[in-house]
Amino acid sequence: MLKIDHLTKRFGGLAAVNDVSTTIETGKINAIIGPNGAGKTTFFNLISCVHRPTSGTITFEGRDVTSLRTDEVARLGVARTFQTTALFDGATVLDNLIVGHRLRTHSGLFDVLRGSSRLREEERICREKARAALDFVGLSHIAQRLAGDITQEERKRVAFALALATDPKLLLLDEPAGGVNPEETLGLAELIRKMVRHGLTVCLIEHKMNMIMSLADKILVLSYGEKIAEGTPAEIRANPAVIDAYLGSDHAGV
Ligand SMILES: Nc1ncnc2c1ncn2[C@@H]1O[C@H](COP(=O)(O)OP(=O)(O)OP(=O)(O)O)[C@@H](O)[C@H]1O
Repeated sequence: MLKIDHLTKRFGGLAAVNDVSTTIETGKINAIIGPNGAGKTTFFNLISCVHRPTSGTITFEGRDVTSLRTDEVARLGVARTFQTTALFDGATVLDNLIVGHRLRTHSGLFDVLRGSSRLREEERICREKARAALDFVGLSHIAQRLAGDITQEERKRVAFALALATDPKLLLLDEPAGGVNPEETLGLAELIRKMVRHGLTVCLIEHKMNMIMSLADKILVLSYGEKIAEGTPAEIRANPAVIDAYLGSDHAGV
């Protein structure tokens, strides 16, 4: 689905991502792990075209997307969530989703001003998609609650719904279980599995090792911007370089 060839991103003298090649496989849960500052977020920013790489290429479904803009790659089917989800806290959960979806659709100012039929049709579609996404992530019961009043775990689900409403093929999740308790983490992991069962491909960054080891089909390990290992959870758990750089001997049996 996504092929990364010799990807490098330098910030001044620092190579945040250094000559990384990998693939993100269709219909799988792909995980990226590594210590703080390893380059995981930068890697996501490159894939979602927030940053241009210093060198290397990114190919999505056979097409070179290295130099596209974020909205262009989003339209091809790459969506992402962020470590923290910015919501309009004074608006309802449903309205946040409708606005989030509207920001990604096509009507220009002219359509808005003359209230065109295209705009009304888009509004209807946005509302429907927002409701469908809320239902999918299990939040229909809080559609009318103010976003400022929902829990951290519900915010994570809203972030998923915002990304899903754009009909992505590849979903990039940045710490999808950050700041939620162990029971909620299990619920979010189940939701990620459900997304894959419905045909999505997932790539996620996460520090919670238990979650990663039970969820991921494939793990890429970054350290100081470089790929130090790649493989199944069992392979990664047993890899001496990974234990050394990241897991530590305490985690070797996780
Ligand atoms: N826009 C930027 N300008 C300069 N340096 C940056 C920029 N973004 C990231 N870096 C640096 O690149 C390196 C990798 O950072 P990055 O945020 O990608 O790591 P990470 O693995 O996501 O870390 P964490 O787990 O803490 O989120 C760090 O040394 C960071 O300071």
